[in-house]
Order: sequence, then structure tokens, then C-alpha cells
Amino acid sequence: MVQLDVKGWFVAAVPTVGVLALQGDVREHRRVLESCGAATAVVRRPEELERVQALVIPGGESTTMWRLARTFDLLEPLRKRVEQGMPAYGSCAGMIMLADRILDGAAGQETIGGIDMVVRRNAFGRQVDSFESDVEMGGLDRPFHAVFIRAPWVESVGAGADALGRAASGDSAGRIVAVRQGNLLATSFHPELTGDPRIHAYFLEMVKEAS
Ligand SMILES: NC(=O)CC[C@H](N)C(=O)O
Repeated sequence: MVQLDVKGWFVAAVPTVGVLALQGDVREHRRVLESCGAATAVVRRPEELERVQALVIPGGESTTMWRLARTFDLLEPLRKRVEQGMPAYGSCAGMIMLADRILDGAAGQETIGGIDMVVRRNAFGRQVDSFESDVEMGGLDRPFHAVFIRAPWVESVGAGADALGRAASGDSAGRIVAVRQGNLLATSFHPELTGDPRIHAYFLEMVKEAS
């Protein structure tokens, strides 16, 4: 968003971070982003996508998000923006949406893609529906206490993607749960639910570097 002062002079270009609002915990992400000083907007239509400089894809249900993205003619515009380098962060269902390949998807389930990784849906959910674990994250000063809800895990990452975070405790210790590839970031867990803004702040640094 280009900002003008009262006389119409250009003062600064402040990136607006969109939150994909087809389904999922949109409000919680907006709250954390805004607490970190970001300007946010909801994205449900292609015109709204055009007006944002970055995008957060919330947790929820990836099969529903995929179907609604098709219905609202958003899937191709989302793919195009990601290909053009728009910074995007996906949490849980959002991680699934950013994966190039998924396992245990619904019949015909499509993603936006962009991160060279294989993500297994509901992987942790086969053990327990939800749990908490510390995550060791590259780029963060100390472990992140993370909440997982019917969460995916990352089976493998390709050469271009960086396994940024791994579960540090419990049965799933060592599993990849955070990945970065260029301007794209994905986590299996829900940092918007725990009151620790460091993942969102990390993403906003990525947005700043890209703009
Ligand atoms: N909390 C979540 O976002 C769960 C993700 C969900 N299991 C899915 O497949 O999309």
C-alpha cells in the first residue's frame, strides 16, 4: 500500500499482509500480525489478492480451502503470485497448501505449491489429535513452544528447501515441522494460538527483505 500524506506527497510504501480468509483461524493471525506492527487485509477474491504484498494461509482444513479456492477462482491467481515471488507463510493446513506434493490428501486434492517438500496430512493426528512440543528453529534465539492440531508433518524436503524446524521432544522428536524456501515459510503448528509472536515477526522480516 502506498501511503500519501495530507498534501498527497508519497511518504512510504508499507506492505499489506493479506490473510487468506476462505476458512480457518483468520482472526488470530491478523491479531498477531497487527501486534507486530503489520497492516493486514482479508483475501477472498482475486481483486483482494492483487492488493496485498504478502499472504498468510491459516490453519483450518486444507480440503475445504482447496475446494473454496477453486470455487472463488483463486487457485490459479495464488499459484501465479507465489511463482512471482510473493512472500507467503502457511500454518498447518496452510503448510499443506504450500507443499508441492502431499500424501493422504483427499481424492484429487490440489495445492498452491511452491515449496519443494512432501507433506503428509494428519500425520501426527494418527497418534493423538493435538499435542504440544518444543521446536528447535533456525533463525530463532530459543526453542518455540508449539501447538499441533491434527497436524501434517514433512516427510522430505527437496534440494531448494530448508528444514528450518524440528520437533524437539515427545514421540515425534526429530520430525521436520518448519520449512523455508526463498520467500515461502511453512509450519505444521499454530503460532497464532500461543501468544509468542516470533514466527510472525520472522515472516515479517522476510516480507521486509523481499520488498
Ligand atoms: N489444524 C489444521 O490446520 C489441521 C489441518 C488439517 N488436518 C488438514 O488436512 O487440512
